[in-house]
Amino acid sequence: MEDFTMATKMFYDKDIDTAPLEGKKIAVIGYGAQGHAQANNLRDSGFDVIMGLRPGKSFDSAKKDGFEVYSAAEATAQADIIMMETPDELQASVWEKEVEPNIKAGSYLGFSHGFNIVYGLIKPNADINVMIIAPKGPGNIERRQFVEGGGIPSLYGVQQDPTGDTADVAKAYAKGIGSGRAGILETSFEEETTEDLFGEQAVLCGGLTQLIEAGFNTLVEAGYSPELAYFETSHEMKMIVDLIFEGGFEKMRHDCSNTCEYGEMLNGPRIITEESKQGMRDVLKDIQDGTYARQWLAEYNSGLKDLEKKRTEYKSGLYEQTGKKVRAMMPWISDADKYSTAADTEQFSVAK
Ligand SMILES: NC(=O)C1=CN([C@@H]2O[C@H](COP(=O)(O)OP(=O)(O)OC[C@H]3O[C@@H](n4cnc5c(N)ncnc54)[C@H](OP(=O)(O)O)[C@@H]3O)[C@@H](O)[C@H]2O)C=CC1
Ligand SMILES: CC[C@](O)(C(C)=O)C(=O)O
Repeated sequence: MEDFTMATKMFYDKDIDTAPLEGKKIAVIGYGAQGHAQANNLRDSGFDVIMGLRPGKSFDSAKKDGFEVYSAAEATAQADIIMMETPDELQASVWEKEVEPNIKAGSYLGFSHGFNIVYGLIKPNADINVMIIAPKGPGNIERRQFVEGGGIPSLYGVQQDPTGDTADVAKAYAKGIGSGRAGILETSFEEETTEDLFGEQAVLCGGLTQLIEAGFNTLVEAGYSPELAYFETSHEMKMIVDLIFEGGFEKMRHDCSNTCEYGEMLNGPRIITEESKQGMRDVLKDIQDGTYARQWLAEYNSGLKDLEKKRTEYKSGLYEQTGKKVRAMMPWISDADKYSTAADTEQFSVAK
């Protein structure tokens, strides 16, 4: 076999000492997708975790899960490591009002995405260590895989290092959330922010949903039933992606028919054309030069009207409605996984 050496050094559990986290109190600010997964994984790994939350749903749920819960200000004042797990668009205000006035010199301020540092919305004092630990996957899967004995990869990086040991703390934290079981690699805030925004917009979420919906609509507009179109373009997508996840394109191609393999190689490039690739390059440029960050902050500051309109349009569209109907008939997917709101559970659940 050809000698293949990875360009980037990967760290695994065996390479990382968790001593830099021992004796330190970790305040996780936010108990949503990432805060919930990270706080629970760290606690199960034996670390001292407290929560910083505002009164409401997350506050109640963290209390129910047995955490000591404080306001973000109180948690910051007690902690050595403060992990910012509120939504990106709220972090600057939480920082300004609660974290910055209470953070001690020499503390470690952590992020799971570099948006606020890279675009200059949060500017910590030079006496604060600033690090990123960016899990490469959704929080609920991060927690699920950890409980099952697995883990999802993480990137780590350092922006400010007045105490000289921030990289060791960041790697130990990444191990604590389970990423040493899958791979931990070094990055910078700038690199993480760019590749993460690009991945979610061009490929993982933006590219994928457009691909699925365009395929669904093509079949429906040609007279095929929405249920058939949903199974073909969406339900089966998970199985194909699972094969790629486990064994690459090679396994997917091995497990699919030769008829499929010839057709996908012949006709796939008719779908992702030079024009689509130019679209990807344009998206990347908008992220790199700050255009997307300005668009997102303007949208947030004007009350999220455009986002809410798009959410409503997608939710009421034929694709989503068809998916909800057919998934309702699959009792082996739990209601908690199938429905994101109580209203949907009421409307679609057949298990009531
Ligand atoms: N979603 C994911 O899996 C991934 C996210 N990231 C990054 O992780 C970070 C967190 O995102 P995500 O987990 O999606 O966020 P969520 O929207 O899922 O959760 C946000 C949490 O912050 C809490 N919160 C909001 N405002 C405050 C406040 N003023 N004080 C205290 N807590 C507050 C919310 O509580 P409440 O119930 O009160 O609203 C909620 O618990 C972001 O930087 C994101 O880019 C990185 C990788 C993957
Ligand atoms: C793919 C979306 C993501 O980047 C993620 C789950 O990793 C996010 O920001 O939510």
